[in-house]
Amino acid sequence: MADLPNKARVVIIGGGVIGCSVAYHLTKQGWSDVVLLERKQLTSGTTWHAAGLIAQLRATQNMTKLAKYSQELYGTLEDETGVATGFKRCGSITVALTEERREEIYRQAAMARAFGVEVEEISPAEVQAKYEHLNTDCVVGGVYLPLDGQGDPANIALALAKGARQRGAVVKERVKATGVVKDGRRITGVQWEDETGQGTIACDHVVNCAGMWGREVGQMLGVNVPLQACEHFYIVTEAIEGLQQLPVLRVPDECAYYKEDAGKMLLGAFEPNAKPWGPIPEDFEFDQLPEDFDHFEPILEAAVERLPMLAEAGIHTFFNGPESFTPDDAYHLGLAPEMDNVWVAAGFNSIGIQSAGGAGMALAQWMDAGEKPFDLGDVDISRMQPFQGNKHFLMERSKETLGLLYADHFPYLQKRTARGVRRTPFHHHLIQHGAVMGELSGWERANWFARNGQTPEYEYSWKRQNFFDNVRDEHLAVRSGVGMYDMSSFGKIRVEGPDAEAFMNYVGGGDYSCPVGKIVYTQFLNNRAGIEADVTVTRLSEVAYLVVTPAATRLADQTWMERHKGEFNVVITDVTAGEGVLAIMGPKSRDLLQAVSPNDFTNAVNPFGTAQEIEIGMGLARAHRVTYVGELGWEIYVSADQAGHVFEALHEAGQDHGLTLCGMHMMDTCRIEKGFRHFGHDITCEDHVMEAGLGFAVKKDKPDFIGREAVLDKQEKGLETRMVQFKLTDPEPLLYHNEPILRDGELVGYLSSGAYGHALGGAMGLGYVPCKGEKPGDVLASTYEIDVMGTRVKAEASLKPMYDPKSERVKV
Ligand SMILES: NCCCC(=O)O
Repeated sequence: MADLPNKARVVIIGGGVIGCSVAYHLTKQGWSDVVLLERKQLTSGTTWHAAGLIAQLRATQNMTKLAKYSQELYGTLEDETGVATGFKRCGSITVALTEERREEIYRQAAMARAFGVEVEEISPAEVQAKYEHLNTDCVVGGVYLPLDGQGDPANIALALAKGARQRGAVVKERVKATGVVKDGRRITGVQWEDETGQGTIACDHVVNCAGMWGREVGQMLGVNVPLQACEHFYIVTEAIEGLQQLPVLRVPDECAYYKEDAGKMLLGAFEPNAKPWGPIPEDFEFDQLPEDFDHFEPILEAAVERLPMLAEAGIHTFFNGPESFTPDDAYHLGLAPEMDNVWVAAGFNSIGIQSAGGAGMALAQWMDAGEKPFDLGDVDISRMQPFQGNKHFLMERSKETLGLLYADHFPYLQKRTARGVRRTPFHHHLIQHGAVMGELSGWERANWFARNGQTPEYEYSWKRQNFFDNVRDEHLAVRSGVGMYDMSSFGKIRVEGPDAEAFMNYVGGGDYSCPVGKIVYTQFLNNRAGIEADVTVTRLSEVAYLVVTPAATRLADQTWMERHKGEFNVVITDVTAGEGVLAIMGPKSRDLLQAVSPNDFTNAVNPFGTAQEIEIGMGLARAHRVTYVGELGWEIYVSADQAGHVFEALHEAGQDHGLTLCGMHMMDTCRIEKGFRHFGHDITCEDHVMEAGLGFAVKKDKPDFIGREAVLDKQEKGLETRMVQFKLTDPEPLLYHNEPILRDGELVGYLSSGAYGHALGGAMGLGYVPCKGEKPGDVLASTYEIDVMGTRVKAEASLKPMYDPKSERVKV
């Protein structure tokens, strides 16, 4: 019988680099009774054939922090464990072959500096000097990261496993997890079998690190882990003299990366049309997939031009191995929403080695403390929607996600595959009027409207895109007339029961002991008063509330409430699809509503922050007087069956009121002028609600709510950082987010969001500025610049919204 304990604090399923890293880091947290089960041999799924590139720069600050951590850990792992990891800091170069790509990588370089990553923008000549074998035809620029590196993937995993064993973990090969014992939302035991027998390990936690088996292991554990294996191709040449000192090279415009590999050259591809693969055979172990030369040939042809030495060096290995890809190209980490003790670290989209160290560290800290150590929203498994586990969806989407790694990452880039799964009740009406759709969490959303004769499609660029003027017109229509846009994708969660009021007062920072019909803008806080959710809560009755959340966080927010329900007698239900929502916004919105409804929309009956049941057209709806664009306006909630009719009634009446159909991009440009925060960018679980400038939404004298102590503490001790709104003084440059903020010439932070303020006439952003020990006004006594692609652009700064600072327009 396998030598396994009957009980462990945690059972980790999967012995690739991720499982080994989780075991390593849990033991570092002092967890000794850690068991890792690997069905075959450690690393035998994907890890063994990974390329082992170790980059530090990722798309957000925290993802960069994790990648940097991996790089630093791998630099010390050999000394700690005695296992040679092959890690070397050889640096990396990414080259641009187009002006668009140059803008992308130079913007990334500016961002890297804000995130503390050493980086140099280099000219084609400097690229050539650092990589003499490269044919620099068409190269228009490059970036060099001297501390990037590479390592031996299998040995990094084995070193992590050894480190875990040295601190008491049991790491067992050839033992398969076959089932679980469940008690409600918890798993109490993992069943296993090996060639000698079977058994059960009682446990407090389970971690799914099963890599490309993650979805199926997730099903066994009762959790949704959307990922799909795809074929990843590379070749390795015969040995070539003098490669040892070369940096890693990425030529994303040719879908290619190059690295020295034991004296040979490895060329790998991220092609735009990938090949999903499966089902995975039961006996898969250190296996590879059949060659597909036709598929790889275009990459190879370009590569031979780019690196002529490849033509001389014969190909030693043509490799095709499976790697797992997720629907949004970000990996899955964290506590699965469906269960209270099932954790996930899987779906690493071909960046498993560079991510493993940081992901293992973050997950171990999260498991140990019971709360996220910092914002992990980019990868938190709770961002996934239930439908995204659908196999057909995953097969379709993964054809695209592999190639997205090296695609141009233009602002507002939309996925082209697996679209149309979630449509609002207004979908066909919007398309009929020229809507150009984007996708979020599966929802098709009108992002902007094409004009008559204009092709309703994105033309991507880092400069003004083809919709810039469309969005400007939509924006100005909302500022001066009336606009209508579809908000149906926003999550709607009904909280009801005898304890609904008490529960809401505990889980949220606002005051929910309010009259029926009142709307409360509020946050759910964690114990550090960081913001877990940014929601609008409407009291529907004495015992029922409607919580409206961003589309992407409905599941996370509902899960947060479920997990804090305790003994409160409430039922929490997702009712998102039951109602369509049309936002009618702008100074003429009242006139338009009055034209289609007999109800009274004046301040006397329906003041700002209240909802009323209304008749509209020939139907019924609920009018919520709130705004995310900073104007007089209403959100009209209408049951799905009557939604089409209400759209038609409003649209027809709107012709006499200059109604403009608008999209989500307009919502973003308007909200940034008004300084409204965007969850996930401006406000996250690591941003204190007071520092985010949202202290006004917290009822501090409530006796008991999550985060209360941390709110009172901050009130007493003062802010260390505060949210500032910026507007570039030059109307030309554009801001997207992550651009560095310079205060009196010093780098102090970066923009958490950015968009164009069409009414104020310039690009605008929000960002945190350190202010410890300063008076509020001191922050504004400085001069500010924003680094846009290496150029410092002067910016005005404000603590109050630059647009309508006293909110007079919303309350008229
Ligand atoms: N597994 C290949 C990683 C590709 C990259 O880091 O660019």
